[in-house]
Amino acid sequence: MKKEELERQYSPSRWSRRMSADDVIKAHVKALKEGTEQARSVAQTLLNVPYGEGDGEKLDVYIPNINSLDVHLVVYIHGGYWQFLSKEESGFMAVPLVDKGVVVVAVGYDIAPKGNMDLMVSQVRRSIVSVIQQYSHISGLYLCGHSAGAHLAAMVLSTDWSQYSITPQIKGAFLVSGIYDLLPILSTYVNEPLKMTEEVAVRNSPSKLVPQLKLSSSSCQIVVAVAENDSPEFRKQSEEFYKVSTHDVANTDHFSIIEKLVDGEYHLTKVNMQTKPKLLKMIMNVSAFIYHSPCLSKLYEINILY
Ligand SMILES: N[C@@H](CC(=O)c1ccccc1NC=O)C(=O)O
Repeated sequence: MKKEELERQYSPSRWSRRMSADDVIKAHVKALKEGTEQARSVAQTLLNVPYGEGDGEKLDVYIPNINSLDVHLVVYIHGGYWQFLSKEESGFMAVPLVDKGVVVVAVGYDIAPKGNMDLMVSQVRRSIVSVIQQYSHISGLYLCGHSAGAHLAAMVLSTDWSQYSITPQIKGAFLVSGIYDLLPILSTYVNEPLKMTEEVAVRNSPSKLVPQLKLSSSSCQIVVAVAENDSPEFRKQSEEFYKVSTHDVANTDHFSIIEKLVDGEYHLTKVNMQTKPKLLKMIMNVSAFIYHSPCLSKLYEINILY
């Protein structure tokens, strides 16, 4: 593929059918900011909790007002091509979740040019270890990532934990519009601030780490979702990562796919919170929602235990 076409394929904003490229990014950032403000007003928060020594190694915790013995926790890893966005606008997911008694953690990491790919992957891995150490009483840990955040979440699932102090048990992961093979972006504008070499791209590509993923995350339920109006390259990234495809619904793009997922009115009201494990149910309900919804398009669902 020519460089120009490859760059178009890896420009999600140019594939939205709702608005122009510039407008869809502006609207996306606005939706994330407003959602995060709302989350901070409805939940108790612990902001800027360190999970490491570095300045950027901090996370925000959104805590439900209701007390429960059976607490589930979702870690959200934001997207933005490893060079945009931050945890400051990544608490939006907490709006419907804290309402159901679920703790939400928005992880910060050092985006490029400050951070590089190896550092970002190491940071999100360490953030998970830290969350488990601080919240040892939780009954289930779940991961959700969008875009570059889905890549980072997939790297967490593919970790050889023998080099860490603990082995996290992640019950479920929801990977939305992710990139799982970094090689195609090496020659594009996306790599300008990242400055990845081929070697760096290979060792940080979940598509090259599937054996480790199977070893480390055999009991994790993984749901991979991609927007109908993601580019063919983005859709291929999801398809090839799991080689399992289901069917098409309609009407999302790279940005609305995650914006709509946090709308509690849509799916989380249907959650039967009496059933355990709560969040696994919830993630399954979200996937059921995607499956039937006119909003989301294509869902790939696998359980790597199979
Ligand atoms: N150049 C990219 C920019 C992009 O993807 C993006 C920009 C700002 C905030 C988030 C983004 N992407 C995913 O979360 C695009 O064309 O969409």
